Amino acid sequence: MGRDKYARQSLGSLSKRIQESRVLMVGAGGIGCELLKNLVLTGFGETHIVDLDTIDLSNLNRQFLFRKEHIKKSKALVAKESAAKFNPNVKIEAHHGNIKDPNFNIAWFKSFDIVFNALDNMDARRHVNKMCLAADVPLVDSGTTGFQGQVQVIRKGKTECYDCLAKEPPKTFPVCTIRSTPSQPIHCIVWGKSYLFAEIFGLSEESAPEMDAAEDSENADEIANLRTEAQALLRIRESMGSEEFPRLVFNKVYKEDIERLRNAEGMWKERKAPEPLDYEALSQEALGVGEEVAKKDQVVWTLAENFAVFVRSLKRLSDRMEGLRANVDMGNSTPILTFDKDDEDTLDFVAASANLRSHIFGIETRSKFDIKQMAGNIIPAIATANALTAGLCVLQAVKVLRDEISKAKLVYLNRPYDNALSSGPLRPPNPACPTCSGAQTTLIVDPSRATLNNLVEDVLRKELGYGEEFSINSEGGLIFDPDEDQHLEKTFSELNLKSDSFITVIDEEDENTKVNLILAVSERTLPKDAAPLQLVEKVTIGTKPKAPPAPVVNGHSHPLPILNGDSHKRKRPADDGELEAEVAHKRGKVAPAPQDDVVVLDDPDDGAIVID
Ligand SMILES: Nc1ncnc2c1ncn2[C@@H]1O[C@H](COP(=O)(O)OP(=O)(O)OP(=O)(O)O)[C@@H](O)[C@H]1O
Ligand SMILES: [Zn+2]
Repeated sequence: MGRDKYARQSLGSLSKRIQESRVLMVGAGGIGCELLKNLVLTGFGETHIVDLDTIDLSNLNRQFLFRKEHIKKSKALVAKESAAKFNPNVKIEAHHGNIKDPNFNIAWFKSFDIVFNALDNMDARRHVNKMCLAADVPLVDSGTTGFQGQVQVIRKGKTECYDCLAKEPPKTFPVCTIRSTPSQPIHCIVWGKSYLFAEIFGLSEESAPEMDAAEDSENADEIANLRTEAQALLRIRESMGSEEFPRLVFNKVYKEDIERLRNAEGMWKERKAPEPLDYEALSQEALGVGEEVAKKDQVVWTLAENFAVFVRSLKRLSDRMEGLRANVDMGNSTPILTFDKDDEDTLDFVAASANLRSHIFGIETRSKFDIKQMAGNIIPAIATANALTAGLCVLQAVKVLRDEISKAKLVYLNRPYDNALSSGPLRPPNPACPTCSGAQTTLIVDPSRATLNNLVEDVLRKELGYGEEFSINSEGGLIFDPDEDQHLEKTFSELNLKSDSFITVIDEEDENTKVNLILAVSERTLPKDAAPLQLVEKVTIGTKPKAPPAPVVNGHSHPLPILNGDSHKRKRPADDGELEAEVAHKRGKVAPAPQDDVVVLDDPDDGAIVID
């Protein structure tokens, strides 16, 4: 009896189609491991895996293709090795790399029958969505958050794409809550992590452009205050390494700033005024607090214990900074440290500084363990939710391969109260979607000859009938509009518009406004006497509907629009030597500015701190 007898029985005539299909799975983490096992056991003929990461100890509880001996090895390669043993009749190819790498181009995407997203961040998902639309390949996107899961089939022109629905905005806190009127532990944790830690060890807000231009807002005073306080901290930062450094920082943020706040008129009528702390008194109280207190992460520390942990972690981090300054050849840049929940020194500092602030404002203090969860935005990953979601991906893929896209569903996995599974129909593309509503085609470009002006005049105005008012955006941002014409004479190579990059043309005429036009660049050397820019095909560009339907945000039929959204995780690059890089990072070598950190926005109406 062949090992695939039962698969053949249940799949019927589709079994052959599955054996002959070539699929791509992006991400070999929680969902990916389960999905790969399903694909291999269902008999998908050829599966390609792309993952940029290496295996971590923390993956092993649920990413069952990985074992202890695989730690620090490539996820894609180990997943291939482990899953290959389940079925010798299928082929698996592993690619250790970022799906955004240029070798994974549109032509390569076109070579697959189906693409599966098993990713954990919006950026990569959006990229795959775009590539699948450009290559006209069906995409099965999936994600989980804790006990919840979601699977969505995306088919060009037939269903919503990943960008058709605006995603729920990240949670925000007004600047004034964080700076002046905290009322919950999270407000103090955000302050410790994104203000105090960043001001002392990271990039100062002075250099964060997000802080500018909010002068006309209600928060303008608050932001101006913040800037003054940040400047004062910056001066204190210069004394880092000296004996008095911890006292200077402490007195600044827990005494002087608090006294100033306390004296602010009318602020404390409705709420309890904050109480400044006294460095000398706490130093005496903390004399008997031993080093081991920082290890007690499940108990709530006393005020004196928080003080001791604050001073010690501040000292250890300052020593690291000094070490970096002395040892690292930085050129002109200043060394910085970034918060990492797994870096004990940074976590101790944020936990203690948040608790000291909570104490001042009469807010409940928390254990280091709790603060780690909150500061790291940790939502536990649940193995069964991943397994169920991966199973649903294959069921949907079967419908795609049967050419029964109308029967494919948007499926949700909920916490098992009543119905663990629910589903709804796939909806048609949103006519206002910035990604899939427009016209799309390929632009053949002779990169050394073709200029932006050729695109504007020859292709867009003469050939496609654009008027005066339109803008052109590359993935890096705006490259042309009527007021932004300084790049016109630049060639495509000077503008770094390479093969497989996308250009979006947005019509800004008031009447008969054309839908967005997305051009995928394809570089080619064209004969000298030929035009340096050519469209591969004749493209029809429709007009935008008058009042486009507003995209649904988190509506009933879409209860979970951001699953596995941009996560808290710091991704490692695909190159080797990860162990060294990891250790270096943990020791606080210069780290890149955190991409997943709390961001201070310059919202013109309401300055806000955003938690990603
Ligand atoms: N741009 C990308 N290119 C390729 N793979 C990616 C990209 N972005 C994310 N991934 C991979 O997608 C996978 C998502 O898996 P998962 O959500 O289980 O995260 P994880 O990093 O394995 O787990 P943890 O929750 O412990 O951080 C990861 O293995 C990650 O490396
Ligand atoms: Zn769309």
